[in-house]
Amino acid sequence: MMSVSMMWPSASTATSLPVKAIPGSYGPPVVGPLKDRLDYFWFQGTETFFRSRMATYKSSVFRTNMPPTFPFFTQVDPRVIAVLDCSSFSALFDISLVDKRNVLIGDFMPSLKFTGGTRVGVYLDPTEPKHKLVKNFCFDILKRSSRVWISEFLRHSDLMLNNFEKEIDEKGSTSFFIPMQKCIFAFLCKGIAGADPSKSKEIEDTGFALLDSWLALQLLPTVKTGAIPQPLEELLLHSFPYPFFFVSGAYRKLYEFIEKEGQETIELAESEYNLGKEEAIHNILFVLGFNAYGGFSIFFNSLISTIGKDKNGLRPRLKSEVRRVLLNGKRSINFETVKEMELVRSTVYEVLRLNPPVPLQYGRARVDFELPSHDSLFQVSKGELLCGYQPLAMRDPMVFKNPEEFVPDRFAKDKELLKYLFWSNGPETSEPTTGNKQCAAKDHVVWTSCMLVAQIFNRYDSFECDEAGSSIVKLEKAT
Ligand code: HEM
Repeated sequence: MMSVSMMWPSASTATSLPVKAIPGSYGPPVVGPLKDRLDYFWFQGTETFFRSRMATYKSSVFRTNMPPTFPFFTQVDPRVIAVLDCSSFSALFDISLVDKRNVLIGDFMPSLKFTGGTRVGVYLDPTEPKHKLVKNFCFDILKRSSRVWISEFLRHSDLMLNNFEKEIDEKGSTSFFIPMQKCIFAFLCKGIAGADPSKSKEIEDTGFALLDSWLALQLLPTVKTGAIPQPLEELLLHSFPYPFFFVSGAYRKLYEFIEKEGQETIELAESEYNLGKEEAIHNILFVLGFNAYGGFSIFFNSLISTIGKDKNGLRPRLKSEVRRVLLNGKRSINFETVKEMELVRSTVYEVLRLNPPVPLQYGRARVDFELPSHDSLFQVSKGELLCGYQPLAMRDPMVFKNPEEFVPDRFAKDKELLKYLFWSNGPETSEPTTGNKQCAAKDHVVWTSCMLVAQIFNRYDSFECDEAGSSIVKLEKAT
């Protein structure tokens, strides 16, 4: 029996907490998982699903089922222990307690065909020797590409903003999601794979959409799309895994593009990290397409719309900080200059807190252990699957004051809170290593997001989104 060494409550106080049975139930076979699935996607929606059970059981730790389930996911065990406060959530970062093998999106794992038969790094546990090779390869890519990363980001975000201006001039507003995805795809191809998308007209024009379809097919059983009426979504999108076959052509095109244009990066993987050519390309594509492109697509969307919709005077404050640090255009935007922008950085952290781009994290108990929430200890047995829902853990009222409120300077005022910011699958104060599963690009994500904010306020005196947060309605050039 082991006990979690936690930051909250401290290890010494945790041992004095009462040990309780984990509340909640999985219900009868088939019916219980199906009911929970329908609640999750349809009758309640994700947030109410977790909140209502937390209220019913008066506990931030409880048992429930998670989709996908019945009828064609017979190999998937939907039973999990939900962990929804900062304390119990932290157990997911303790690799001595949880095994991260194949649990990226729960007990369900998309077919290996989506990655050419390779179990890519994100599905590997740190105890597997290959995890170390792949993660070090990723660190190396990021280190080598840091200058290109910045220049490519600035070049493509400039192009994107030019297009926004044109469209607003012509139509009065511009919906930004697709152009933003194109920008993210283009700069990541160079930044991660060293591959120039402009070398292939087809990839340049449609590469981002090829990735979208490949991502969607893997994730469909676990996410609500809202694209079709819910009864149909339950029948057609959540009842069976989609075969790779539908996107094999798209994936092949991306594979061939990386094989041809990303040769230097592939050679690095082969010579320094002992990876075979094929597994190198599948790993590069996964990091590029799933981790980086997927993560930024979600996060930049939240960032632009949150700032663009703000009604509490945030934008003028951001603008004045950006202009002050950049000495009104005499200094350029890069990782060093954005590090000096406290409010920009705190705003990025706060948007990450309220909208963690990867909302669910899983880990399978390696051993029996006692899991502490703020007020109790729970006995977890080896083999049970913990499921952390970040949006609730990041609004833990025992840690964050006014947890539901968007407070842009929250982290500038209280830097201690950074140890409870978990978007990267670890505290913001920890570093990703080969011994943990924290996002390899933790700092790159924060600095790149700060660069986006700096770009906007360096270029524009005024910037505004519509109420829905999906379109930009105002961009007035800096005078
Ligand atoms: C906004 C963008 C991003 C977000 C929100 C994000 C988030 C995450 C999260 C939550 C995990 C842990 C997944 C789990 O095991 O449960 C993760 C892992 C990982 N991320 Fe990121 N990520 C982002 C961008 C990137 C980028 C740009 C790269 C690389 C260039 C990257 C590389 C990785 C890798 C390699 C792992 C696996 C770490 C391991 O196996 O130890 N991520 N990321």
